[in-house]
Amino acid sequence: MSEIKIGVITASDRASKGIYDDISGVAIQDTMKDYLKSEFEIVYRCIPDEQDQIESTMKELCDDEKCCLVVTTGGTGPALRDVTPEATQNVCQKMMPGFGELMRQVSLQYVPTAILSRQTAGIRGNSLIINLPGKPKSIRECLDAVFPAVPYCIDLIEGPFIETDEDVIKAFRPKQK
Ligand SMILES: Nc1ncnc2c1ncn2[C@@H]1O[C@H](COP(=O)(O)OP(=O)(O)OP(=O)(O)O)[C@@H](O)[C@H]1O
Ligand SMILES: Nc1nc2c(c(=O)[nH]1)N[C@H]1C(S)=C(S)[C@@H](COP(=O)(O)O)O[C@H]1N2
Repeated sequence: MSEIKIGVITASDRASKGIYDDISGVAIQDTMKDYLKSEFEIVYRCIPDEQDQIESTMKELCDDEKCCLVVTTGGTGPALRDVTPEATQNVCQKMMPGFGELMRQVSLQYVPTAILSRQTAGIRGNSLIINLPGKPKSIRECLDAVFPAVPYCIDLIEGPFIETDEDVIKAFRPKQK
């Protein structure tokens, strides 16, 4: 079993019912395979936009599965059933607003509707949770922007040491004194 576990949660009513294939959840997994040199294991869940279920799945992946990173897709917009940021806020002890700020800023290069995403990030215990929008193409657009800071964030919350493939994405770790 790998020491590094990464959780992927797709919050989508239609993907969870099988009305469409979950392209975004698969895109997160493919992006992790591209980025990481370290061995890792994916723990994947595809669930409806139900806040209780999103919260319990986040807790399961952080507390029981011990994922150091949980990446969600979907449910970040203004629609009535979009509740992923609320679920994230409810399960996290600390919010990390810089992630959402940067992802929205970068996303504006691609779509004027980037401001409609309330995507955020936070810390639950030794896990970092990051929200991404539902659109498949947003996955790489957002992760390319924030991932350089992810390995050091996981160091700081006493998670495993994550090595990236520097030809694909370069992790930034401030030099130790
Ligand atoms: N997980 C996904 N896999 C593939 N396509 C997706 C996914 N999530 C969203 N999309 C696409 O992006 C479009 C806009 O996303 P939207 O936020 O409306 O979907 P959603 O919230 O996942 O859907 P639902 O209303 O079923 O929960 C969708 O109509 C769909 O074409
Ligand atoms: N990078 C990026 N961010 C994006 C988008 C996108 O296509 N690319 N779509 C936007 C749109 S159209 C919406 S409605 C919001 C919320 O999407 P969600 O409800 O599927 O999470 O994300 C926004 N952020």
